[in-house]
Amino acid sequence: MTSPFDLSGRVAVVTGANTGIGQGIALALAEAGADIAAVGRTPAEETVAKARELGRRAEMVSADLSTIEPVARVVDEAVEKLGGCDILVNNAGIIRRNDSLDFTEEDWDAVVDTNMKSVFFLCQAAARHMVKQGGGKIINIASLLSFQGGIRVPSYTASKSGVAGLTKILANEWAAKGINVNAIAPGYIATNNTQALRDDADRSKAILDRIPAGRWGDPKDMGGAAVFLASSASDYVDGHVLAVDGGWLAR
Ligand SMILES: NC(=O)C1=CN([C@@H]2O[C@H](COP(=O)(O)OP(=O)(O)OC[C@H]3O[C@@H](n4cnc5c(N)ncnc54)[C@H](O)[C@@H]3O)[C@@H](O)[C@H]2O)C=CC1
Ligand SMILES: O=C(O)C(=O)C[C@H](O)C(=O)CO
Repeated sequence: MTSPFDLSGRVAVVTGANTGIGQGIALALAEAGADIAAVGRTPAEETVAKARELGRRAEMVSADLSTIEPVARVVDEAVEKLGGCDILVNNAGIIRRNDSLDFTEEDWDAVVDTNMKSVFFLCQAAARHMVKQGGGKIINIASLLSFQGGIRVPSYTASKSGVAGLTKILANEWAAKGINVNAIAPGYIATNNTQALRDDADRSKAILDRIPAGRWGDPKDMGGAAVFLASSASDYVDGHVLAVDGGWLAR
């Protein structure tokens, strides 16, 4: 009997797949059987090579998602190169840290455009394809700051709260079309995104002290949730924001 977590024959489009959480998720999906379109402004050679070592088809799709200009092409190129778009993981994202009193319009626009505007329009482009093929799975990468305020990251918090809201409205609109839209809210994960926090001894200790699991997360920790939300095991899960945070929100 085939496992409900089996992704064989599905094509997963993963943005920001060259590093960090995007790479961790792309490789977990590949291990579960999916072929991978690794999307990003930075070439994802390592991710593509590792997915191929696992026996999957994997291709790079070059795109700078700070504007919505490339989103339709991203989905078209994935379909052209790999024959479909069954799973979309909206992972690419940035952060800018500054006090709200000093925050600039550029710091606002850069983060909100990449983390929220491009996410919406990529969901739209993928869903247009998924409607034609009879369904699909969309996973947006949210954050603990989809639920909490955070410190000195106003545009990031706004964007990630927006991602949680978008996940719910799109799930609401598209569930009847066979498209599940859900989100993963990673906790504090050791990647480039959090390097500045880990370089600050006081902040790093404060963060670690409130993680019940007693460690920073690893990109690989996101793999199980991603496979679940990409697979038929989650067919009745819609509009959910799943925290994978070592217990942070429970404290
Ligand atoms: N590290 C953490 O603790 C957490 C991270 N996240 C989110 O996870 C996602 C991945 O971040 P990390 O792996 O942590 O950091 P990272 O900095 O290693 O990865 C970010 C990825 O996004 C890509 N990217 C950024 N701007 C882009 C653009 N304009 N066009 C195309 N690709 C672009 C980068 O190339 C990279 O692949 C982000 O959305 C981030 O907000 C969410 C919660 C916690
Ligand atoms: O609070 C910060 O500063 C962060 O870097 C937040 C993390 O990126 C994050 O999203 C935690 O879930």
